[in-house]
Amino acid sequence: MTARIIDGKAAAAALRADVASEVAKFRVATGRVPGLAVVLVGEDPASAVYVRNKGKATREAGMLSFEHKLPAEISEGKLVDLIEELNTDPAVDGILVQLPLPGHIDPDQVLLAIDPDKDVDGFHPINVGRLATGLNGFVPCTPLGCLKLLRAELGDLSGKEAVVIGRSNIVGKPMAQLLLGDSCTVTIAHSRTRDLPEVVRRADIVVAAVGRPEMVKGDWLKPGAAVIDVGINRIAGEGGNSHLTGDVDFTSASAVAGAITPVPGGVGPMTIACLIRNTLVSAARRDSFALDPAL
Ligand SMILES: Nc1nc(=O)c2c([nH]1)NC[C@@H]1CN(c3ccc(C(=O)N[C@@H](CCC(=O)O)C(=O)O)cc3)C=[N+]21
Repeated sequence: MTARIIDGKAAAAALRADVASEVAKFRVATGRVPGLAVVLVGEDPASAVYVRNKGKATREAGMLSFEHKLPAEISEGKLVDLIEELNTDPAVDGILVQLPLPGHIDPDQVLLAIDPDKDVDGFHPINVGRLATGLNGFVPCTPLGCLKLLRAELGDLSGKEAVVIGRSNIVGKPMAQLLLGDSCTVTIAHSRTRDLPEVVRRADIVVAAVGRPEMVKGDWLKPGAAVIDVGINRIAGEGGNSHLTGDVDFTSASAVAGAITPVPGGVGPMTIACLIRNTLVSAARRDSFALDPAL
């Protein structure tokens, strides 16, 4: 058996095109353009690349991108002051503070400062609570992208056995909530889970978000399972080269799975597409503009 490759790049391009066409309608109806503010603290080169890609996607969708680059030494208080300015700025519909932050800044205090109704990352505890209780809020972009890929691949998810490997606040926990919302039977596995291969073997849907390169092997999978690989691990090679690999051993897994996301070109591009989608959703809510519910 050879798995179908889930083309996250193509799905992301399609979602971005749908967002762009809704942005054009929003603009005609309201006379304004949605805006996303991205805050980057410090000089981490990987973070700088992500922030650049987010800005590019935002502009390509016809929205405004406001980039705030702050020195690594900035105090927590000054960062919170900037967030409070963005909270009251009418041109800003979405605020994203790129993580991780430097060690002297408490990320929880920073996330709490963001207006929950501009929190397009969905990391504020209010939005975590909204997701858990089924209220309308913002859903974190990576798990939302995974859900969209799974629905496109499998259709109705109801009754499926889903195993999420990883319990982070930004991927594992919200992913489990979303799958539960689609009526899956959900297991969250983690570093203390006993006999992980046996747990994974019962899954129709596997979402790997642990940050361990190629940990999930083909012989852990139920034949035909849908495998979503959230891992982005940069592996150093010879001569200063490096390559990206996921949390799933793609070679062995693609021989057993029914469908699988590659790395790169799987979940990563969907994360950015969902970020601009959430920004448009925020703008639409703020201006009572009716969006295409399929978005
Ligand atoms: N507040 C906050 N929100 C985030 O959403 C957030 C963050 N902080 N910090 C960092 C992580 C990482 N992240 C990625 C987005 C796109 C790709 C992506 O497009 N990846 C490409 C490959 C990119 C490459 O070649 O390095 C792919 O998988 O095909 C990856 C990773 C968002 N993050």
